[in-house]
Amino acid sequence: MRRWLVSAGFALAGIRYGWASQRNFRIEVTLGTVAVLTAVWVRAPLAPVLLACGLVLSLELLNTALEAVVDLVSPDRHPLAKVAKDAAAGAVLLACAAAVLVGADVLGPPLLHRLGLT
Ligand SMILES: Nc1ncnc2c1ncn2[C@@H]1O[C@H](COP(=O)(O)OP(=O)(O)OP(=O)(O)O)[C@@H](O)[C@H]1O
Repeated sequence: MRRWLVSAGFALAGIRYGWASQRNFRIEVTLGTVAVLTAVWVRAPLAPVLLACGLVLSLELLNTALEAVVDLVSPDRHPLAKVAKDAAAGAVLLACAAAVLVGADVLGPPLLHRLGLT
C-alpha cells in the first residue's frame, strides 16, 4: 500500500507538471470540466464524456513526456526528433477531434432541447 501511495505521488507530480507547464493541458482541463458540467446539467450520459476527456488529457501528458525525452536525447534538431514530436502532437489532435465529435453527439441534442431550441 505504501509503495502504491509513493507511485501515485509521482503520478500526481506528473499531472501537476503538465498543468503548470502546458497551456494546452490547462485549456483541455477547462473544456473537459465544462463538458462534464454540461452533461450533468442536461442529464446526458456521463461515461462517453468522461472517456473522451480522459483520452485527451492522457495523450496530452504522454505528448509532454515524449517532448521531454526528445529534448533530452536530441537537443539539436534531427529529422527523427521531428517525426516523434509531430506524431505525438498528431495523436493529441486526433483525440481532440474525436472528443469534439463525441461531445456534439452526446451533448448536442439534450442541450438544444434544454435551451428550448428543438
Ligand atoms: N529536436 C527537434 N528536431 C527537429 N524538429 C523539432 C525538434 N524539436 C521540435 N521540433 C519541431 O518543432 C515542433 C514544435 O516543437 P516544440 O518542442 O516547440 O513543441 P510544441 O508543439 O511547441 O509543444 P509545447 O508548446 O507543448 O512545448 C515539433 O512538432 C517539431 O516539428
